[in-house]
Amino acid sequence: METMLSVKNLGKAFKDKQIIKDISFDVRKGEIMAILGPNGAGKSTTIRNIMGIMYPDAGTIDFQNSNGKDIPRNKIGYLPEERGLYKNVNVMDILLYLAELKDYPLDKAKERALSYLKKFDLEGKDKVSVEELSKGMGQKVQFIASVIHEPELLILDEPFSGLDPVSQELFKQEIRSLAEKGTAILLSSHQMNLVEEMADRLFMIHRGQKVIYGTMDDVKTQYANFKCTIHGKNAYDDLIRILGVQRVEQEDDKSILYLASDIHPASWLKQLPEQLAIQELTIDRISLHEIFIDIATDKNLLQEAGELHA
Ligand SMILES: Nc1ncnc2c1ncn2[C@@H]1O[C@H](COP(=O)(O)OP(=O)(O)OP(=O)(O)O)[C@@H](O)[C@H]1O
Repeated sequence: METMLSVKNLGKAFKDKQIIKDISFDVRKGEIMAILGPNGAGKSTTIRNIMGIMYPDAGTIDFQNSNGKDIPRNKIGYLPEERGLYKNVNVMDILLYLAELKDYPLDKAKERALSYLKKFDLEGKDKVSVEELSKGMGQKVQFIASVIHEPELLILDEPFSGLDPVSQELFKQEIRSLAEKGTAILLSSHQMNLVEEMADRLFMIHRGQKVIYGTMDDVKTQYANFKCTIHGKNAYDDLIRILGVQRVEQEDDKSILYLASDIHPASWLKQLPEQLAIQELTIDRISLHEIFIDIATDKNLLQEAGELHA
């Protein structure tokens, strides 16, 4: 797949504090690439360096497709983490103004703006002043502003924050559909369930450095070990002694057994002690949410994690 953005060995310090170090990834045509990490990990700093809002101390950023052709700046869309539009201007005027800054034809921009407002349940709001919008409505308008000019590369910093579940779903579908039409999308998010559902690849950053980089499938296969949830009254000591169990969490009569990475569920089930109390038993892979918490709390340790087949 054609590369649209290539970040190599990016480094940035504020005063003496190294904020990001040796960050490298690319974003390809038609894919959703998610950048994840705990608060303060360095996601926005990475995005701001890409957008030229601040200059990196090290590394290179290329907006170039694989044929060496530069992607013009007016073909990039950006939704910053800081929300805010000019207050005393009406919605359509601001959208057309921003489209014009990108050299996008105004008649087409107007058509797209009306169609997006309708899609986002904001029909009739084109003539309303921005200050009259609720926070979520404002965010929808800002999202429209980032895509009105049909960008080839779209960078979304926390697009879902502050949105209700219905609006999150609308954004999710729209982002997915833009990727299907060929837009290269880089997004940062804390909503692991959404990322898990929509991202093709992900880059996880912790304390300014890469901990995971790969396709969602690879990440799951490599990091999402199985867990077995048992409903029934069982003693912790009996569970932790079972072969392949790395960690046990208990709450009332429910126990979650976290299994080692080399465990094959079918053979593991066969060797369970007969005296176990089992009302219900399920086996699943741990979710991206759990992988994220493990990393953020240093429970499981992926510091040695290398690059997957990105
Ligand atoms: N202009 C600045 N001057 C000094 N330190 C900064 C500046 N901007 C960010 N930092 C620091 O850089 C680190 C990374 O911040 P950044 O905003 O990139 O994190 P983030 O991963 O986007 O976090 P969040 O999920 O909370 O938005 C933090 O420790 C932050 O305090």
